[in-house]
Amino acid sequence: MGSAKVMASTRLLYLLNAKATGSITALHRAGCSVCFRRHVCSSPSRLQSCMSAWVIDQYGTNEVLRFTEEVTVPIVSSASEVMIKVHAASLNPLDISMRGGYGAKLLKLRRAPVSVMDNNSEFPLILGRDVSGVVVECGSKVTHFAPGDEVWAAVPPWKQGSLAEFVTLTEFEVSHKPKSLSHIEAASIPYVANTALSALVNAGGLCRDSSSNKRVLITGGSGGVGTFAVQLLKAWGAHVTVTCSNNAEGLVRGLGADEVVDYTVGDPAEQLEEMEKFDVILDNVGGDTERWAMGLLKPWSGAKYITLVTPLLLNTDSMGLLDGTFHTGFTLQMKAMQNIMSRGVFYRWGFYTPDGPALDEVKNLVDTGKILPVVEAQFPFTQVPQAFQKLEQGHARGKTVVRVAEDDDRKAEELVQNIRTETAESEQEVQETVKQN
Ligand SMILES: NC(=O)C1=CN([C@@H]2O[C@H](COP(=O)(O)OP(=O)(O)OC[C@H]3O[C@@H](n4cnc5c(N)ncnc54)[C@H](OP(=O)(O)O)[C@@H]3O)[C@@H](O)[C@H]2O)C=CC1
Repeated sequence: MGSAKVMASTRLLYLLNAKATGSITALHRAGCSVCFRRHVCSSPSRLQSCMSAWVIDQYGTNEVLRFTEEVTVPIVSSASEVMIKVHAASLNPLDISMRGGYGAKLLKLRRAPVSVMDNNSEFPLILGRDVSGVVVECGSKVTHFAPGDEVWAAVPPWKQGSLAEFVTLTEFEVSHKPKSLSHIEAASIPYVANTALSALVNAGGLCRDSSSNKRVLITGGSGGVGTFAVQLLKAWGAHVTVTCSNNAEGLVRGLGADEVVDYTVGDPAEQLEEMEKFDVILDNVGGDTERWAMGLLKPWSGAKYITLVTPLLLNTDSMGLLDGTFHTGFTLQMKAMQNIMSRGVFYRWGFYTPDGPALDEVKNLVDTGKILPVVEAQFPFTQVPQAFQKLEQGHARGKTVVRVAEDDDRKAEELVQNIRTETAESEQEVQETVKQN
């Protein structure tokens, strides 16, 4: 065997050992999955192995995305953290916005000091908010997870993302993956689920036991958040009306929507005004929708309008942290006051909130068939820029997923096959030599 093959087979042994024992040390020794070498990054305190990831070194368009094998592995650094080997990740509109610098000022405040480089820069920054994968290492106080567990999670935007071989999160942000889903399917759900749950429960006051007699309108029901929210609300027994394009009607009806309004034909507000008024509106579209949607709520009933399209991060980016936060808070208060005083309805903003236990509830709904993953497109890890391009075209019908670990798995399989072939050839050679002699 040549030296490259010896290294490759050694890596395979380490990988198998890592799989069997869950030891990150073995994984570190296995080294880079692409070239099988063990890269070593310089670090003031320790030598750390590196991993493959898609990073950005500056904000901009798709050209700023860069593949590298030299990102430091995000090792477990606190007792409550779990390190996850990423099998699949998915993209959200936030990834496109963050690639362009959206939220940079506010998010930087929340970034952990270890992820901010010496020059106080957030770069190289890893995007990707959803992960489905396998736990490889746990902090000493982690109680709910162990190495080898299959998990899913939504990575908060102030942490390094999931377009990488490994991601490290606190155990409170992680949940056991539904057994009925593949990693690719599972990666399509966590971020939109945490967002929809936070908006509908915290801002909308809905829950499993209080939704059965509620009329809910979801605008933009065909996208990532919408396709999840429709199914969640139907599982909770609500009556769900959705706005979407004509060619998405079949999709949202298939997910359980009771009534569908095609916003591309005529004025959606006029069509919705013909219907009974709503208890809750979840607005995934924003802009002009906000103007007409308030009038669709049941007046003086405590009905709630929640929009996910908020100006908070845009304002802090453009006006600075202090002015941006003040201006945003003032705008929200004014709108809330106007609506409660003139119509008796609540005006609220919804935000993604990291919440592992909330995903546990979603897991049960998935495993009982009440929520299905809606994967519109899949891309291999080598084609992350193409996945961003797809998302940027808009008109999402569910989620776009990136298969992160498959190359590693495929390479390991190829390696095993090569070693088997080589061993068989060597044995044959030996037998022939014995025969000849
Ligand atoms: N505040 C927060 O924490 C969060 C905010 N968000 C925001 O929520 C919004 C929705 O997110 P997500 O579902 O992931 O986005 P997607 O891009 O997945 O989906 C948007 C959907 O809306 C449809 N759409 C576009 N215009 C209209 C319209 N006028 N009426 C009805 N449907 C329309 C699109 O299809 P088509 O154009 O073909 O009709 C598409 O299916 C985004 O703006 C996102 O940034 C998301 C998560 C967290």
